[in-house]
Amino acid sequence: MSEPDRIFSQPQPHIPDFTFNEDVVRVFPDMIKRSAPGYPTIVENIGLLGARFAQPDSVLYDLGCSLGAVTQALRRHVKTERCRVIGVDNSSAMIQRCREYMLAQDSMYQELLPVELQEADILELDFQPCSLVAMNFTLQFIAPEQRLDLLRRIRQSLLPGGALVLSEKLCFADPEEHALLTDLHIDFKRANGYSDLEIAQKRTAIENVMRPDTFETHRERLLAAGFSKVVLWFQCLNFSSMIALP
Ligand SMILES: C[S@@+](CC[C@H](N)C(=O)[O-])C[C@H]1O[C@@H](n2cnc3c(N)ncnc32)[C@H](O)[C@@H]1O
Ligand SMILES: O=C(O)C(=O)C[C@]1(C(=O)O)C=C[C@@H](O)C=C1
Repeated sequence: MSEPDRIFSQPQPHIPDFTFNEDVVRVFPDMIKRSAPGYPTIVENIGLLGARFAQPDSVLYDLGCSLGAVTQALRRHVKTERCRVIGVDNSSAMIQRCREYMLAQDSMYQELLPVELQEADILELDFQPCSLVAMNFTLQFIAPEQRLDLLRRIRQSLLPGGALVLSEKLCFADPEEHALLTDLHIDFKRANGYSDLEIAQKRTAIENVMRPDTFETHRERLLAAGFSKVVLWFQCLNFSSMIALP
């Protein structure tokens, strides 16, 4: 089970860039629930979206699967024939622990979709024909100049009638809106037991590796990648999730 996240609780003279290493893996379920407003609702609903968009004989991708929260939701909710889930992450610590979580899920439930986990860079994947692609807070960690090409390749692999579900932390062009939602996100973290020191040190660790876009930037880029429609189906403070249709 997950330990409480105390990674940034002590003052650190030098704060290295955030990585998804073993220390983060140990606390990740606690960290993401206390840091990302709406995360449990988004994960559960991606299961329902999977059930709606899944097509027989196709793949459902969970890109940047971490410990497989979305993969587990898809395996539970999708009943479509001969579908399988492929979870991909380039952190070996994440994938190792994810394998253990999948075995635990297999022992608790029957009739789950088959799953395959790959330790790989999503920028180097050869995508198979797929009916659902979930990227739950992963694109924000991809270098901005590589995002369009990745989305193009996903678009080209999606079957007609499929969907991409893209969840992202947002920034906002309007400075007042940006400041308000950023402050409310800090309130959310504080209410979840993070100290001001933890919040400040996490921000320093993450600012060079996680670069959020505005919703407008996401929308324009998804359209440029060949998607025909972008629907914002969830937003809680500065955390959002979109459905992009081929
Ligand atoms: C915020 S976490 C995703 C959370 C997860 N999707 C969930 O719903 O619990 C981002 C994940 O993306 C992975 N990641 C970042 N860049 C990647 C890349 N180029 N290829 C594969 N995985 C990547 C990280 O290792 C990390 O596990
Ligand atoms: O924006 C922040 O402060 C966050 O902590 C966000 C965020 C994310 O959106 O992925 C960053 C890293 C952790 O994986 C959990 C949450």
